Amino acid sequence: MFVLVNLKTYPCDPVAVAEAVRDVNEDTDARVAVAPQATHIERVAETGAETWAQHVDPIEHGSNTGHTIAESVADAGAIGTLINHSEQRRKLADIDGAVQAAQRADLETVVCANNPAQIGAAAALGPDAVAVEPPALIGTGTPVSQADPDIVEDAVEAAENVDSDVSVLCGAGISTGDDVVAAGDLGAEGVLLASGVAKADDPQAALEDLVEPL
Ligand SMILES: O=C[C@H](O)COP(=O)(O)O
Repeated sequence: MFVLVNLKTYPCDPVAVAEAVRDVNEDTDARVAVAPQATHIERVAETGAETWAQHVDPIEHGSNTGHTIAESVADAGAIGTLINHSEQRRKLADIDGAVQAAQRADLETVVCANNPAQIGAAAALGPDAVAVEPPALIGTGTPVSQADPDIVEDAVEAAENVDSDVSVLCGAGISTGDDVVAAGDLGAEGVLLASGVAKADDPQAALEDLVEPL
């Protein structure tokens, strides 16, 4: 299972969480990675933790003030990027452009979507993975894998129908090892989570709990 921890803009110490991600990753068969804010990517990557960007824009080098270019996050040490997170939604053409920009920079891609229909559209763009996240459950602590199992199974089927090479992650409310196991039982190959680790009093303990059954 792939466990991707998005730090969003939570006021946690990104380096401390990254060190926990690195250490937990070394002791589990799961793949554990962290997506800090863009300005923290370099410091986080220097810990040795697998580091992802939270977003890249569909742009090339040039006059794009305030945008995030894929090559820069790759230069800073990211090996992958989220695209179209529920809190950073884009039009389909821009999602397509961002996937192409990321691939140009040799970044892995996870395109997020709200529901199975959008997952099918996202899978058609050729990312490495898609992540289904019902917005109403994000940040609630109510795990999608247990509260809305149908959306996960339907997302897996939607992606499979379009491109069986595209992995499916699920996210929203995931915070325990049981939630991750439930996601795997529904066909997901990974989970995308944030508050369960970023807001935990002890992020390392939270991570250890997440991967303990894997
Ligand atoms: O990127 C992570 C997702 O939006 C899930 O957030 P959450 O784990 O706080 O519900």
